[in-house]
Amino acid sequence: MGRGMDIIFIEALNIETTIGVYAWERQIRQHVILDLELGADARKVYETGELRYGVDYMAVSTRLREFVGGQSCELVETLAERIAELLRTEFSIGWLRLRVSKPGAVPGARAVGVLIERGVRG
Ligand SMILES: Nc1nc2c(c(=O)[nH]1)N=C([C@H](O)[C@@H](O)CO)CN2
Repeated sequence: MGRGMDIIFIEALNIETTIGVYAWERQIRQHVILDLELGADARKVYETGELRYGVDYMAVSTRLREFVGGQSCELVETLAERIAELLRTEFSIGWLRLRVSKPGAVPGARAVGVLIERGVRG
């Protein structure tokens, strides 16, 4: 039987950053929540049982905490695009789906944000 693509996921990664279009938002830190699905060819991982052949969700989370924490985007769309670019270049992720949520940004909504998909699903 052929193998489909596996997905490594990271759920509700909470990171503090500077984000927002309004003047008051440029002065404060706010939380964004990241939900990630990362395409992974896990054949070699299953063969060897070695993490170095796979997508290390701890390494990805640590790098994103550092990267997003240092960003100062106005739009959630901009932040999402930058994160996607980092994942593709630094972690060789061929396909990803990423949701960037901004909790409490809109009265009456639990969260708002953007969901993007990049790359080719293998
Ligand atoms: N499509 C978007 N709309 C809005 C954004 C955004 O990043 N993308 N941001 C804001 C404000 O920063 C808002 O979150 C402040 O509460 C408004 N609309």
